[in-house]
Amino acid sequence: MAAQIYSGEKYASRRREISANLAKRPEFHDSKPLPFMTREEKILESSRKLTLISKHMNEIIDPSDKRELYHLNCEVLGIEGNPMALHGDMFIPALTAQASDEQQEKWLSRALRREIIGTYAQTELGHGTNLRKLETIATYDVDTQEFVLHTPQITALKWWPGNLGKSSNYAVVVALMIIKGKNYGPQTFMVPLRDEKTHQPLKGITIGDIGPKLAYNIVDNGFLGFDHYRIPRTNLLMRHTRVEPDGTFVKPPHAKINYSAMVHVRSYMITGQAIMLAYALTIATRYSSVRRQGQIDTTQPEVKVLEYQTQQHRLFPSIARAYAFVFAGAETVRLYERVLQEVETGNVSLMADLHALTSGLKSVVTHQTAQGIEQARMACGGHGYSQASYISEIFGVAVGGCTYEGENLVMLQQLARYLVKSAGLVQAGQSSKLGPLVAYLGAKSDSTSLIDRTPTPGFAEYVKTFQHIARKQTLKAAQKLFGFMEKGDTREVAWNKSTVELNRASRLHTRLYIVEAFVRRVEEVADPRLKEVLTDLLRLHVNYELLDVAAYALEDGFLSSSQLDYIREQLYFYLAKIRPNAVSLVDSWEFSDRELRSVLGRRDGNVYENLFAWAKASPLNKTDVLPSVDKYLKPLMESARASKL
Ligand SMILES: CCCCCCCCCC/C=C\CCC/C=C/C(=O)SCCNC(=O)CCNC(=O)[C@H](O)C(C)(C)COP(=O)(O)OP(=O)(O)OC[C@H]1O[C@@H](n2cnc3c(N)ncnc32)[C@H](O)[C@@H]1OP(=O)(O)O
Ligand SMILES: Cc1cc2nc3c(=O)[nH]c(=O)nc-3n(C[C@H](O)[C@H](O)[C@H](O)COP(=O)(O)OP(=O)(O)OC[C@H]3O[C@@H](n4cnc5c(N)ncnc54)[C@H](O)[C@@H]3O)c2cc1C
Repeated sequence: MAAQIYSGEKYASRRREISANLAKRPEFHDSKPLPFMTREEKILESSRKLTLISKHMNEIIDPSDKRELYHLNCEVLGIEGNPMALHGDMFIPALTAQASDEQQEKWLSRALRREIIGTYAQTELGHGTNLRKLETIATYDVDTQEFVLHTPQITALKWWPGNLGKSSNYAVVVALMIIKGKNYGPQTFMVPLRDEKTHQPLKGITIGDIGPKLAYNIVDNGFLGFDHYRIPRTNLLMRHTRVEPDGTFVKPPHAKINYSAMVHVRSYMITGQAIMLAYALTIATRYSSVRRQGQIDTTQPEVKVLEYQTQQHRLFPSIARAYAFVFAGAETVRLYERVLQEVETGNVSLMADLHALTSGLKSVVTHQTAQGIEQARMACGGHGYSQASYISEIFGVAVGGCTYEGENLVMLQQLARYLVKSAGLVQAGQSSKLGPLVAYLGAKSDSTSLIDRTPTPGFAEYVKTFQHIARKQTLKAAQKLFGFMEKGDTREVAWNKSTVELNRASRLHTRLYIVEAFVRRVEEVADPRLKEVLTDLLRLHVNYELLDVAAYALEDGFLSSSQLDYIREQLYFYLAKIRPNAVSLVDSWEFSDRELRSVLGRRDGNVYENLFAWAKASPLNKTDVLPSVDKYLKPLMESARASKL
């Protein structure tokens, strides 16, 4: 099953080898539990381990393999980030996609050797979503052939970029490019921030950390201001865009080609989110198979809480989602790598499809992942609330994904633009022009679903039902938009009046895509035993997801209430059928205890002993009487007693 999750036996077994290798190297392990460390201690500890990784990487992984590097990072550094997180996640991808060959020779090679540390500085105090209104400006000075970077007011300060505050000495900075008074929109520049020897900020640079956050606190998200800071013309990233010495602007083959580092993260983060969801579910499912509380049959002993239908309903649909997300994530990574290659040859035709797909997936997956992790925390009762479970940290890191790389409700609108265009083609009788991701919009719907009406062993009837719902909502929302415009609203005003409905269409389209990705993968499985278990999980998934959106199919009679009853019964049937495999389904992700960092979710299942040892190790328990008690509480009690006398 691990080979299914990790897209092949080769990587699944490499993960095992890497974990086994690390198990023998205590210097790579956390020196104490992360929740017992201050932020400063965590950053120091993470930097120590990062240095070890850099030194010994070649002995443990193939450094050219992104997945092996990711696994090494998960095991050693963990999810709370590290001082070079953005270096790998965005700085290198930005240089790879946007720097010319000559620039790559100069900077990418140094970045890959870790001679320099970089980040991606785009968001500002005043603007993150609306990139066209960024306020940092890069004005071209023809005489010196330099760009002058400047922060004209406080809202123009770069704010949020990861590892900007303290760790990075370079950044790919996004600024509005002004040449001879003309605004050429957001462009990307390679900018030195700190002296390479002393690490002191360079003259003209104001820089620092933005302070503690909900989670992800090993990362020094930072602020950055420029005071008429000059960089050479050749620091504009020039793979696709160019500015000649005389200030002539050479347009890229696609207007949004500079957004590639964001698309990179959106494509990869689907897998990252699936893994974090699977972390929380591994912890909660293992714990639920140890925790005994209450009885189902009063003549029998107390049961494991995993026997309760409510507990199964709380956890198993999310287990199915984690599998669905990892399968969909593998597809987005393949598409991203393909688009990257095609763009190299000048073919930008798939950029819009990739952007639409990843915008929708990013939004739905992060939202459902956060929901699933929070349910996993609650499934652990009181112990879920303790940082010993580590679920609160996993939640904090994962939920950041709802915001970064484009706020979810904004990114759903990006997909909606694509859907509305497609609906326009359908309306104009040009369905043959629809791309493969939206071809279903042009198909004719049956009048009713055949779920429970016809014996179909596969998933075709479910897929058709999801397609019907997504099609109906897309066409309806587009119609609403067109209707407002026909009545005289500008497109922008009409758009704003339709966005709740448009975003619903985007979610339904994305949920359909996730179901289809799951079906595609299960159909490929050759081993009959694995196929059976995955088919059960997929059955659970389609029934759960369909119930969640059933209102759309009930309102036009596509599904009847008796069909809904059937879907419910199927859901309950598959909850019970999956129960014996539940622990194996989470164990199949093969997370080591080091990687999970959860006292509650350890493989040995010795929950109570482990919790007690953890509590005893708490720094508060080093002494029996705390200084705060000596200083305040004792005098308080003493004076209360004295006043009573
Ligand atoms: C190896 C195994 C697993 C690995 C797992 C790894 C996990 C990694 C996890 C990393 C974890 C933590 C890192 C966190 C780092 C966070 C970083 C950041 O947050 S960086 C900042 C991100 N900021 C944003 O995302 C801003 C969001 N805003 C935008 O993207 C834009 O402003 C947008 C798209 C909302 C609007 O842009 P704009 O105003 O320029 O465009 P329009 O709306 O007018 O659209 C015009 C037209 O262009 C199309 N378009 C837009 N973007 C793109 C694109 N990227 N590609 C292609 N086309 C694009 C848009 O759809 C319109 O098309 P049209 O045909 O006209 O409809
Ligand atoms: C953990 C984390 C890491 C980050 N790392 C980086 C980084 O490395 N580099 C970097 O540059 N940035 C980074 N960011 C910033 C991040 O990309 C932005 O915060 C994000 O894109 C959202 O933008 P915003 O903050 O401007 O939100 P806003 O746009 O201000 O959102 C506020 C509200 O307004 C709504 N809204 C905004 N515009 C519209 C619209 N057009 N239509 C409808 N509703 C709208 C949103 O839906 C939301 O509800 C990070 C953020 C976080 C949380």
